[in-house]
Amino acid sequence: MLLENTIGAIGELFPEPMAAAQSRLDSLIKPPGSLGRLEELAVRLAGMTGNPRPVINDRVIIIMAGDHGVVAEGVSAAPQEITHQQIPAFLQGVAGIGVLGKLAGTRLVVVDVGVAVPVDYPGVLQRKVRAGTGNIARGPAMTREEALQAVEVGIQVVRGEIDRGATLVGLGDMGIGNTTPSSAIAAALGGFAPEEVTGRGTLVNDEVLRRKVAVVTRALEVNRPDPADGLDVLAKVGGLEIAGLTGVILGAAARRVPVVIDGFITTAAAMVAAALQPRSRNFMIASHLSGEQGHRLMLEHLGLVPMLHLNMRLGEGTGAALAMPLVEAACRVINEMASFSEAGIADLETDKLLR
Ligand SMILES: O=C(O)c1ccc[n+]([C@@H]2O[C@H](COP(=O)([O-])O)[C@@H](O)[C@H]2O)c1
Ligand SMILES: Cc1cc2nc[nH]c2cc1C
Repeated sequence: MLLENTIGAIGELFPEPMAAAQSRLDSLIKPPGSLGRLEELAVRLAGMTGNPRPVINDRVIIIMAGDHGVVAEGVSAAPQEITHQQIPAFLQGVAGIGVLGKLAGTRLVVVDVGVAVPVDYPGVLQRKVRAGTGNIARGPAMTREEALQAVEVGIQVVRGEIDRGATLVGLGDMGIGNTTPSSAIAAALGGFAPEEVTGRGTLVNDEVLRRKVAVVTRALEVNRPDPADGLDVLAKVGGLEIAGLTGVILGAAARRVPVVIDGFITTAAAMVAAALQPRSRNFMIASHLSGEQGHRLMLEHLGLVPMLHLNMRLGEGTGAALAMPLVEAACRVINEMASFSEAGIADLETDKLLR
């Protein structure tokens, strides 16, 4: 029921606060639209939150961690232990997200939803649904019930964070091997050919890349995921952390809290969320274009335009962290800039404006 109720609670953007935000932006001391996509973002934030002057203060990045049976096919350059070994580094602030998250002024929440070994490091939220997925090249990643449970973990975690005051939620992932299921999800839900959406992940060589494409192709043949059923795709060719992230998106959208998508893996979760509830896209903000092959196609499929082009492909929520100050910037502009009349500055000549 939690998933069903959450999906049912996700609404459209509110048009009135969007119109009010647009007219406020047009009244500010600048040529119309001169703050470009920051202005578009401010208008969308008004539609999401219902506040014509949206405010972002407390922010959180939720990192979901899980392991993948498909690593047995030799699809990653990294050993599986790195999934759990990175977790203390996240919490000590010395991993990529530790450093960039601090810069962005965000809290980090690290959730074990499916790591292969016990993770008893202090500070980790223990929500393991199972210890790693099955090998998608040979069978389903998990049962439908397990996929549902992992999605509901995400919904519950994000609800807790919103209750604690979060006004902006970012997504992060950790899971050696997880670019392979993400490619399978992208192919299944986006109708893309496996080679269009399969890339080098942790930087695998040409031979491994060819094997990854073959593994993604085989995962789709063996499991036959139903593209009309997001939960079926998630259970058959997805991952536990991807399922948890799907829940975070849906849970945030249901509470009208904007969600900052990170890279390739979190965008696969976003595709599942959009398959389950297309209106969830209203609440998604694309932080960056990952260096991973196929990410552009996935974002286009979702109708999202990334803010940053830094050729990053680390995951962990690092792109989401970098974009958070830009989301705050959009709010600051609409709240703190003066209008022509407030500043006593001569207004523009409307008959000469290109409208
Ligand atoms: O976020 C991205 O765009 C991204 C692209 C490639 C790799 N990653 C990270 O690298 C790991 C997966 O890579 P791989 O090669 O093991 O599938 C996983 O922990 C991800 O967080 C992340
Ligand atoms: C070291 C390392 C850190 C990561 N963070 C996210 N994915 C990762 C993969 C590796 C290999």
